[in-house]
Amino acid sequence: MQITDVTIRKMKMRMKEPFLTSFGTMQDKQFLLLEVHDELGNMGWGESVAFDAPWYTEETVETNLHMLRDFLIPLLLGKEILHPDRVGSLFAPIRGNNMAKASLECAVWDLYAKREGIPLAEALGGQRQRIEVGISIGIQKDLVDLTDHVQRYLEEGYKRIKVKIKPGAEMDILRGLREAFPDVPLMADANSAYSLDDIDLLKRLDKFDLLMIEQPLAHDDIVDHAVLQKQMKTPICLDESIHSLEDVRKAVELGSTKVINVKIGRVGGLSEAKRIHDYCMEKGVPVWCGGMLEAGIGRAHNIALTSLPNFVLPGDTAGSSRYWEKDIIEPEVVVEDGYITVPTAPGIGFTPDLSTIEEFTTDIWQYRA
Ligand SMILES: O=C(O)CCC(=O)c1ccccc1C(=O)O
Ligand SMILES: [Mg+2]
Repeated sequence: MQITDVTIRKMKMRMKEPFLTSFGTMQDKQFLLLEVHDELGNMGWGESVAFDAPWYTEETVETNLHMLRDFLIPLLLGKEILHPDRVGSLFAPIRGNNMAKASLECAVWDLYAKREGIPLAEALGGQRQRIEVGISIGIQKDLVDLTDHVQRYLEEGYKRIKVKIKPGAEMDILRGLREAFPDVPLMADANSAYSLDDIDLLKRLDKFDLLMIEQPLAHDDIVDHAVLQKQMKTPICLDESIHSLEDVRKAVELGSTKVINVKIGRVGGLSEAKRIHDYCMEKGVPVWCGGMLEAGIGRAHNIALTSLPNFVLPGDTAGSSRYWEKDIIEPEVVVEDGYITVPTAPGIGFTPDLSTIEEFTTDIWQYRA
């Protein structure tokens, strides 16, 4: 297949509630949408998960625009591509910038699956008809607010609760939640807010019987995490530190992590995400699919990936209504009893809602081979 046309749309969508972490607050979400066409008139869609500021990784909406327009789209347009797995090698001359690469690669995967007339989940080797989902809750103003949120999401059926923690607030948050919900599958995400100086504090979290603790130490560390894991019972799950299968291999070999949070954008696309999945399955390391507060297109790619067999833990892919008044796909993503049904229509299996997309588009760029 040949990619003949690429459209980039810059989007701005307001989330229902601000999302707070140890590194910042987000409410007005800006992101890029990618639309690709082939020589037969098929279409594919991708979503960049880079935020407008570089607090999660160094990539931003603007750096993604620069990479896409000046490097990645020129490398892709007009090339004969046998399979989406080959897109990575076209991008090999460009270092890093995984979220920019993934946005385009995911669009090619969607297009490829549509061209083959099969669901994206099937094209990736997915087998599940429905996926189990959890929810990630940002830092709230107080424990009462947090408990209310947890209660509401449990009532909606979410299978696992993840809460954000930060230094000084972790004990009260986790003690409070454990008192209110003694048996709920619970985990904490620190978003790199601690260091080995906090090792005694972190060890005290073992008593809360957490499913895992996500990324307690530096965003670029795998060595200190191995030191911490040796002294902590709670399994460590790496998020920010993982950009590739090579990172996963090193972290698993060092003993820095017992679980992997796979984010398609962070690892540069679906092909690398699948390689990480396959490696972890062979090593007996469970994986789950992380989230980046995606709109419907990114959410659809996450659902397809989560249908692979080693996604054995509920991920962060919540329903559209948890984030948006109105999502940009038809139908929206719906959670029932803690499950999302994997769509069976070709490609991502959800239809981009063009009028809603237009409503939230602030800029548009088009490229042709
Ligand atoms: O609901 C979601 O999409 C996941 C929310 C989440 O935890 C998150 C959101 C933004 C940036 C980083 C993270 C994270 O997993 O660390
Ligand atoms: Mg995280």
